[in-house]
Amino acid sequence: MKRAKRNHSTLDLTTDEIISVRDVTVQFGSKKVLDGLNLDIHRGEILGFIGPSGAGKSVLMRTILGLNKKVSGHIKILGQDIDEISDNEKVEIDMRMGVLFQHGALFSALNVLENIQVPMREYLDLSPKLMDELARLKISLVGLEADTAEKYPSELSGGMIKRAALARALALDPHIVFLDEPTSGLDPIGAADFDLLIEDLRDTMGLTVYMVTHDLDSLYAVCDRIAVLGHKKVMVEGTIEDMLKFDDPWVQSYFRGKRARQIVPHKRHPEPEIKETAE
Ligand SMILES: Nc1ncnc2c1ncn2[C@@H]1O[C@H](COP(=O)(O)OP(=O)(O)OP(=O)(O)O)[C@@H](O)[C@H]1O
Repeated sequence: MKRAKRNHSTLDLTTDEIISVRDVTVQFGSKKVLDGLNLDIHRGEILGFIGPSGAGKSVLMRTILGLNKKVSGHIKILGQDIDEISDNEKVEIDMRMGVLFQHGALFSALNVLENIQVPMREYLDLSPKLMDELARLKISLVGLEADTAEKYPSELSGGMIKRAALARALALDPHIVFLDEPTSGLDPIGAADFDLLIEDLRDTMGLTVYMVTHDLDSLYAVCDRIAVLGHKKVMVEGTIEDMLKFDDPWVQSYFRGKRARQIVPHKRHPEPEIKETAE
């Protein structure tokens, strides 16, 4: 079991800058995926992270989580440079970050209750009764019926799997959650409900949310800020209005393309349409 000695913490739990990525380069063999990338994630925001397929969105997320090595640059989480922290601080940082991987990634041999308890068993020393109570609280927090606790992943719908995986990501009451395409595979109503759940959790728990997404509806519905990955860097960040003004073929195609026109309110498109470009 990994346990942090919380009384020696040097993390800045009140900082506004939850994550700061500076000049980060990531390379696999001779292939550079990220090159001098900068990004800040602020407390309490829902950041939508977008970019063309294969641009490196998951690589950046995995690098922040410490699952990929970077060639150079610095990443600070809660004020601490992740290359300069002790093992104890590393455990503490891991506990502050919840992750929802793209396909839910629940353990198929464990029921929902047991899945949610995996991080609790790994990081906390709690009685089985308390773990059961906490896991059931998380199940209710993400809007699942109480009897979902005893169900196995194969018995759940896609939307329920996402919610159960979110409950597991929230098991340790993290400061930030990373969501990798949370609405992919959900029908439009399920996706909209999931967006609302994320917003609700941010408002009630003060969560910071880093959401990798392709879903324009999510960007409009819940994201406070958008960052676009392109040319191995964050090429633009800001509001939807900032995106609409940004002169890049992919960004323009994404925000003003056919799909965008179906969901974007007319008043958000004061300028004339521009010709679409291939993604
Ligand atoms: N462990 C790895 N080893 C080698 N190459 C990798 C590794 N992980 C990612 N890549 C490469 O890095 C590039 C970026 O991949 P990544 O999965 O981050 O893209 P993405 O922007 O998340 O794409 P998508 O939107 O399709 O999920 C791809 O070319 C991928 O093949």
